[in-house]
Amino acid sequence: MTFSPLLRVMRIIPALPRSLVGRVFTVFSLTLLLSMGTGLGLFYRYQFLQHIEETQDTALTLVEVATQTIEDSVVIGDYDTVKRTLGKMLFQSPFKRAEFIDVGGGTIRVDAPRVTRALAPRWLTARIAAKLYDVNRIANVGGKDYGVVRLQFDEEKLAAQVWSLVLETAGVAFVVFVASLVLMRTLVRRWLDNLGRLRSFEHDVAAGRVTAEAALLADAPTEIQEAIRAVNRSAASLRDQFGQRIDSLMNSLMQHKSAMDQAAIVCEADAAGAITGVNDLFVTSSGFTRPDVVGQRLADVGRPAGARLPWQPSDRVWNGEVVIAGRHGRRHWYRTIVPMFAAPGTVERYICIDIDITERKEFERTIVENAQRQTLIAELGRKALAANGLDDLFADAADAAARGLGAACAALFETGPDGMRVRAGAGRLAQSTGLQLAGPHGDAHVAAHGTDAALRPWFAPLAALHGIDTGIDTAIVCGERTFGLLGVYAARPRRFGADDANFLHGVANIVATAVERQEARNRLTYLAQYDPLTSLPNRRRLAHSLEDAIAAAARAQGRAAVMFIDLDRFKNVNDMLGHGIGDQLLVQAAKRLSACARADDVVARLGGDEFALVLPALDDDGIAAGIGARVIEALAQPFYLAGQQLFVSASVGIATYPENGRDAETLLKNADTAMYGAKNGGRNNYQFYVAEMHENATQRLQTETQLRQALERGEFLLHYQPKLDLATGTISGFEALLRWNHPQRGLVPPLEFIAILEDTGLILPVGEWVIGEVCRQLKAWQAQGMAVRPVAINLSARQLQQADLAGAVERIVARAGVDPALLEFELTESMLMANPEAAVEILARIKALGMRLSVDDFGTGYSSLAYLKRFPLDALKIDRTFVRDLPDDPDDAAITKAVIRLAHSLSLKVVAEGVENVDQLRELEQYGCDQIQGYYVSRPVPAQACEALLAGTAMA
Ligand SMILES: Nc1nc2c(ncn2[C@@H]2O[C@H](COP(=O)(O)O[C@H]3[C@@H](O)[C@H](n4cnc5c(=O)[nH]c(N)nc54)O[C@@H]3COP(=O)(O)O)[C@@H](O)[C@H]2O)c(=O)[nH]1
Repeated sequence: MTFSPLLRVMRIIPALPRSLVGRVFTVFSLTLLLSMGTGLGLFYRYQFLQHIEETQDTALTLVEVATQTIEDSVVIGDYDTVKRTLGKMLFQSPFKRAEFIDVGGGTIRVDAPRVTRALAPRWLTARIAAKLYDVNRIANVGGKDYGVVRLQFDEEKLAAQVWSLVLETAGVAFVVFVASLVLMRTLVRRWLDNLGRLRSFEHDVAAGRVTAEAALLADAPTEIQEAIRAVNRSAASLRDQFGQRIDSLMNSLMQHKSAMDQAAIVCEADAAGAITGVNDLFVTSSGFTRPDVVGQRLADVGRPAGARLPWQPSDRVWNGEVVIAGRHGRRHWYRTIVPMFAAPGTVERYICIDIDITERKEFERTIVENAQRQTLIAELGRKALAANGLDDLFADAADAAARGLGAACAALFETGPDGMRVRAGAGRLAQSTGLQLAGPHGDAHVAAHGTDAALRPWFAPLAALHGIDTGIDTAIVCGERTFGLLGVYAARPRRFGADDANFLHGVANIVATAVERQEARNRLTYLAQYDPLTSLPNRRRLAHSLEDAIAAAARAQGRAAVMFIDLDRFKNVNDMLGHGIGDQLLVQAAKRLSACARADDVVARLGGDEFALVLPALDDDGIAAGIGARVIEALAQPFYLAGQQLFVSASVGIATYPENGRDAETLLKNADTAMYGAKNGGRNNYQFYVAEMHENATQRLQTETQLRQALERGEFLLHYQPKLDLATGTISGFEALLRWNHPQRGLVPPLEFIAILEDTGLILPVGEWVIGEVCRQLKAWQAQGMAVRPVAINLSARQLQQADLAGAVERIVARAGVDPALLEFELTESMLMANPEAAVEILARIKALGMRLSVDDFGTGYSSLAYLKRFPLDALKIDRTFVRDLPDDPDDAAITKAVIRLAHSLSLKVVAEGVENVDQLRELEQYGCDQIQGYYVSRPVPAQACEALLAGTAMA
C-alpha cells in the first residue's frame, strides 16, 4: 500500500516515449511542470493569505481613521461628512460597501461604484469571502456610542485581483516553462546528437569502413563522451581482435584452399553454370588447359560417356560421378557442386569440387573383372575336369579368353612340325578352327614368345583377314614342352596389362593341365596295353593278341603258337651294371626280337627280362622252331652298352595251339614252363612244351617254397674246401661252400638253389647266416685248439648291392668275437665292375675292418686294370675253366700265366681253382702260382673233417 503511488508511477514508465529525447523531454516537462505548479501553488497561497491579511489590516486602519472622522461628525451631526467619509473609504479600497449604523438603527450606506472586471472563478471568490470578515467599529465619543461603522469587503474585486495575479504569474510561468522546454529540448537534442553519430559509425562499419570511429562534439556531455569513447575503444579492441581472428581465419582459409587445391580438383562456375576458373589440379588431372575449359558449361565438362551431365544450375548441392575424357585419357571424378548464395535464394556462383576416383574405379573394375575372370576360370576348370576330349575344351578356353579380356576374338594354336594349327577359335576366329599357319615350327619358337601385345609374324595373314590390330598371347606349357599358344586379339589398338596376361596364363594353365591330363589318360590307356620301356605290347595286350590268334586258328581249324623268352643272367646285368644299362639292354633285346618276328606276329614284353611272341597261323612247328632259333641267335649277339660289350643269352619255351592248350592263359603258362625247361637244359636254347616240363616247373616252385623255410628250419650247412699254399705245401685257408640239407633230397648242391635264392632275394638273409656260421665255426675250431686258417666266403651280386654290407659284416663279426683277419670275401670280377666306384668304397670299408678280399672266377668277365689297382684286393682266383685243360691247352696256359703275372705285378696272391690233378699242379707251380684249390687237394668237406685235413696237409 505504501508503495502504491510509486508503483503507479512505475507503471507509467512503459508509457513514456521510446526515444531518449522524448523521454528526457517528457520527464523534464513533467518535472518542470510539477516544480512550477508546486511553486506557483505555494506562491499563490502565500500571496492569497498575505493579500487577505493586508486587506484586513488595511481595512482596520482605514476604518479606524475614518471612524474618528465620523465620530467627530456624528457628534456634531454632520452626517454629510459621515457619508463623505464613508465614500472616501470606498475609494480604491477593497470594500464594496461602507455603512454607519447609528444606535437608532439609522444607516448611512455608501456602495462602491460597480466596475466591470474579469471574473474570478467562483471557488476563489468563495474562498476569499470565507477568509475575510466585515470590519465593524463603534463610534464612541466621550464614552458614548453613536453607532457602528461597518465596512463590507468586495470579495469579487479581491478575487478578481487575486485571479489577475494568478493569471499573470501563470502566464509568466507558462512562458518560462515553454522557454525552458525549448531550451532543454535544444540542448538535449544537441547532446544526444552525439549518440546519433553512433548510427553513422554503425553505417560506416556496416559499409566496411572498419577503421571508422564514432565522432564526438566538443560540448558533448561527459557521460556521452565517455560512452562514445568506450564504444570507440571497444570498436578498436574488437577491430584488433577481429583483425587477428580474420588474419587467422584468412590464414586458415588460405591453408584450406591450398590443401584443397592439392587434394581436390576445383573449379568455379558463374550463376549460369559457365566455368570461370579452375585450379592447377584440374589442369594437371584432366590435361585440359584453362583456356580449354574456362567459359565452357560445367555440365559439358565431365559427363558419363555419350551422355550429358545430369546437373543444371540450381540452388541445391549436387553430388555424382562423372567421367572426364581429358587429354590424359578417361578419368573418373566424384563431383560435388555447391551453390554459393549472394542472398537467400539467389545463387551467385558455383564451387565444383572433384575428387579423382579413377584408381578406385579402376580397382573396383579390376575386382569385378577379376571376379568375372575367376568365374570364367572356375567354369573352365569345371569343364576341363568333366571334359572327355580336348576339342570342346579348346573352344571353351578360346571363348573364355576372349570374354575374360573383353576382346573381339581369341584362338588356341597347337604347334607342330608344320607350324601352328588353329585348334579352336572364338569370335572372329571361330571359323578359323583347323587352319594351318606357317611357322613357327617346334616348341622353342613358341616358348620364346612372351605376352606382349605384338602380333606374331605367322599370325599376320589371319590378323589382316579379320581386321585384328593387336593381341596378347601366352604359351600353353605342358610340363617340359610347349603345347601351343593361346592368343586374344582386339580389332582396335589396345594395351593389355599384367592382369590380362595373368588371366590368360590362368586359362592357358587350365588348358595345359587338361592337355596333360588327357595325355596322361592316353598314356595310361597306352600303359595299360604297352610296355613303356620297349613300346612293345604288354602282358594284357599279349593276352588279347593270343586270344585273337587262338580264335583265328580255331576258326581256320589251324594252329598258333606262343613263345616265352627269358634273358639268361639278365639279373646279373641289372644288379652289376645298374638298371640303366639293364633297361638299355631290354630295349635292344626288344628290337632284336621284333626283327625276328614275322609281319603278323606280335612281340610283347611280359615284364622284367621276359618277352613273348605270338605266332598266329602256324602251319607247322618248324616255323616256330625257326623263329625260336632266330631269337636265340639274335640275343646271343653281344650288346654294346655304355662302351661295354655284354653277352646275354635267351631261354625260349614254345607252346602250340591246340596241342598245349586251348586258351591264352594255358598256352602262355605252358610256354613259360617250356622256357624253364630250356633254362634247365643249359640256357641259350629253345624248347617246345612237353607235359613233363610242367612237373619241373612245379618242382622249381616247390623248391622256392621250401627254400623260404630252410633257414628257419636249420637246413643249411657249410662245407669247407681247403686252399693249398704251393710254396709251403700247407693248407693256407678254406672256402666255405653252402649246402642245403633237404629233408627228402639230402644234400642239395648250391648250383640248384643259389640262383633261386638270388631270384627271390633270400640270398641276403642266407648270406648273413653264412658269415655268422663261418664265424661260429672259427670260434669252435679255436675252442678245439685247432690252428685255424682264414676262411673265404662267397658274396653274391645282390649282397654287394645290399645297403651297408660292411656294417652288417662288422656287426656279425663283432658279435661273434672273431679275428677279422680270419675272414676273406670272394667276389666275381663282373660283380665288382658292375659299379666299380661303389665297389671301391664297399671294399675299402671291409678291408678297413681287417678282412681279406679276393676276386673269384677271374678271367671269365672283364676287369679294368685301373680299378683292379684301386680295389684293396689280396688275391685273384683263376677260374677253373682256364685250369681244366692245363697243361695241354696253350691258350689256357698263356691266360693262366698272364693272370699270374698280372696278379703279382699288382702284389696280389694267385689262387688257381679246379685243380684236379698233379699235372695241373706242377704246371701252375711252374707258372709261379701261389695257391691251388680243387679236388686234387680236397673236395669241400664238413667242418669236422677240416682238422684232419690240416693235420695231413703235406703234399706229395
Ligand atoms: N653266394 C654264394 N655262393 C656260393 C656259396 N657257396 C657256394 N656258392 C657258389 O655256388 C657255386 C657252386 O658251388 P659248389 O657246388 O660248392 O662248387 C664249388 C666246388 O665244389 C667246385 N670245385 C672245387 N674244386 C673243383 C674241382 O677240382 N673240380 C670241379 N669240377 N669243381 C670244383 O667249385 C665251386 C667253388 O667255386 P668258386 O666259388 O668259384 O671257388 C660256386 O660258384 C660257388 O661260388 C655261398 O655260400 N654263397
